[in-house]
Amino acid sequence: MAITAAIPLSLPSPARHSISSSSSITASLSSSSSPFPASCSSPFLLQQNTLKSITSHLRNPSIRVSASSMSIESTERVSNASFLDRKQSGFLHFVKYHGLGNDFILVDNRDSMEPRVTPDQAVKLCDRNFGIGADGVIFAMPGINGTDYTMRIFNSDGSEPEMCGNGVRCFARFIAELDNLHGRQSFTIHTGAGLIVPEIQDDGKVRVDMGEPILKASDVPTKLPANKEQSVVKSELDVDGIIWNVTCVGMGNPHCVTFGGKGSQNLLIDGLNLAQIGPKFEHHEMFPARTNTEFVQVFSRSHLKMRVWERGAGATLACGTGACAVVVAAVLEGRAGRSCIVDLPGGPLEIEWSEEDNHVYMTGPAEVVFYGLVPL
Ligand SMILES: N[C@@H](CCC[C@H](N)C(=O)O)C(=O)O
Repeated sequence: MAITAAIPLSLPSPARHSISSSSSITASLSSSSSPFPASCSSPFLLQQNTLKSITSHLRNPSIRVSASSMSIESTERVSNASFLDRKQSGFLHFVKYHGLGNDFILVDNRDSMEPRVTPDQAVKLCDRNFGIGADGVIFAMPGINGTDYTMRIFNSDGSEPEMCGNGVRCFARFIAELDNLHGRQSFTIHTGAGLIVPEIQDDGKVRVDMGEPILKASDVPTKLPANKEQSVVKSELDVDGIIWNVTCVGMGNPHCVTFGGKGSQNLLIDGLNLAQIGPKFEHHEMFPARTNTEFVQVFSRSHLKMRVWERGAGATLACGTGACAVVVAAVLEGRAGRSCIVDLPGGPLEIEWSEEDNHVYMTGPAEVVFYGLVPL
C-alpha cells in the first residue's frame, strides 16, 4: 500500500492558488503492510514529522530528498499538472480541508453523479487511527437544476446528511482550486438542503447564504409537540429523567438547541460530558431522523458559545449548520439579537439571521490541511 501527501507549507489563498505553482511538497511513502511509514500513524503526523526536515531545503525550488522509505520532490519536478489531475486507478486523490477543526476529505467527483467512495469506504477513510481521519467525506459533483455544482457528504459513520455548513466553506475553497472561476468568487451549489451560495471573500474567509431556517416541527423533523406556529421553542425534553428546554431548528439537517435544563439559569458547557449525553439526544425517540445537538452558553446578546454533538460524527470541533441553528434558537427564545459571534471549540463563526430575507448567513474560515493519495 502507498500513500502520498503533498504538504502546503504556506496556506494558499483560494482563487489565486494553483497547486503546481505553490511551495507545496509531495512526499511518496511505501510500506508493504501499512499506508503510512512506521513512525507515522496518519498523514497528518507525516506532515508534522517531516515538516522540520524539509523546511530547511525550501529555498531551493528543485529540491529532491531521497531515503529508503521516502522521496520528497518539489511539485515543479513532479508534474506540471494539478495533483488532482493525476488519476491512478485503485487510488483516490483527495484534499483534506478543515473549517475550524471540523475536517473533511474532499473528492473531485465532477465527472459523475455517482460518489467515488461508498459509505463503508467513507467510514474507513474517516477513521483517525486506521485511515486518513476526518469528520466526513465530501464530493464535488456536477450541478443539477441549473446550479454550478452539487455537494454530497457522508458522515464519519457512513450516513448521508442533507447539508454541512463548514463543509460548504471547504467545498468553496476546493472548487476555487479545481476550476477556473474566471475571477468569480461566488457560485451556486445544489445540496440536500436546496440551493446554497458561498462567496469567497478577499480575506480568504467564506460567507455562505445558508437559506431560510426550517421551524415547522414535522419538517425539522421532531415529534415534540409544536406550538400554535407549528414550531418547537423552549419545549421540555426528557432525556433519561433530566428535563432540558430545547428549540428545534432545521438548516436542511435537524438541530436540537438547548440553553439548559428546566429552571437552570445559564448552562456552563465546559463541564458537560458530551460523549455520555450526546448520543441520548441523537437517538431520542422525539427525533425520527436522529438529531445534531447544540449546548449553548450565553455571554451577551451578540456573543454565544456552543459545543456540539453531531449526528453521525459525535463531538466535533465545529458545526456550521449548528451555529446557524443556535442563533435562530437564541433569537426565538429572546436570548440574543440576529447578529452573533458563536464560539466553538475550534474557533469563532459570524452568524447573521437576516430580517430582510429570512436567510441565515455564516462567515468563517476554511483551510487546506494536505493533499493525499490513498488506495481504495
Ligand atoms: N459539521 C457539519 C454538519 C455535518 C452533518 C451532520 N453531522 C448531520 O448529520 O446533520 C456542519 O458544519 O454543518
